[in-house]
Amino acid sequence: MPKRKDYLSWDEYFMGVAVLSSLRSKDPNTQVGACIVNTDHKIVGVGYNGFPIGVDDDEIPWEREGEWLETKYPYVCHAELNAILNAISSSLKGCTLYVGLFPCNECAKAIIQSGIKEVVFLSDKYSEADNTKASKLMFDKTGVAYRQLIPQHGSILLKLS
Ligand SMILES: O=c1ccn([C@H]2C[C@H](O)[C@@H](COP(=O)(O)O)O2)c(=O)[nH]1
Ligand SMILES: [Zn+2]
Repeated sequence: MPKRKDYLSWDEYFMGVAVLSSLRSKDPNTQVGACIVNTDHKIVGVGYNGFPIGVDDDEIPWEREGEWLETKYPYVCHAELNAILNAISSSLKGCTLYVGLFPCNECAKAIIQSGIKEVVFLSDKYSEADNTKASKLMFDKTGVAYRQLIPQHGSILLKLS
């Protein structure tokens, strides 16, 4: 029998894991998932955007606007940071991060400091925001490569039963 031709590429597989992880997010507006992969193509960390452990999802609002302290922004832990903190490996040197949304400047700092060398992203919907511009500046200055994934498969069907 000939081998399957329609199998997922590494990029689509790891981005698929990131997107699957994003489905755990309770953010009603933007769900972000992240997947960190080492140079042996092994997944070493995953995460999604959510409130910190112990911060009650039902007590903090997912608002975008209003008094800062009454929005989600001061509390939500970003997908990339969660993936880094969840990593099973003590060193992420040389790893690649797959993420659904281009990282903000705070995540960019954590990515750089952890030794991740490449960022593969899907959406750059906040490309005009200053924090995204700051991320790109820091990545450029520190040699972290970044590229947008244009997937071959627009959707991946997961049958759970
Ligand atoms: O680098 C990033 C930037 C943002 N996020 C999360 C944080 C929030 O939960 C959403 C963004 O919400 P908007 O309503 O689109 O402002 O995305 C992240 O995980 N990583
Ligand atoms: Zn971030």
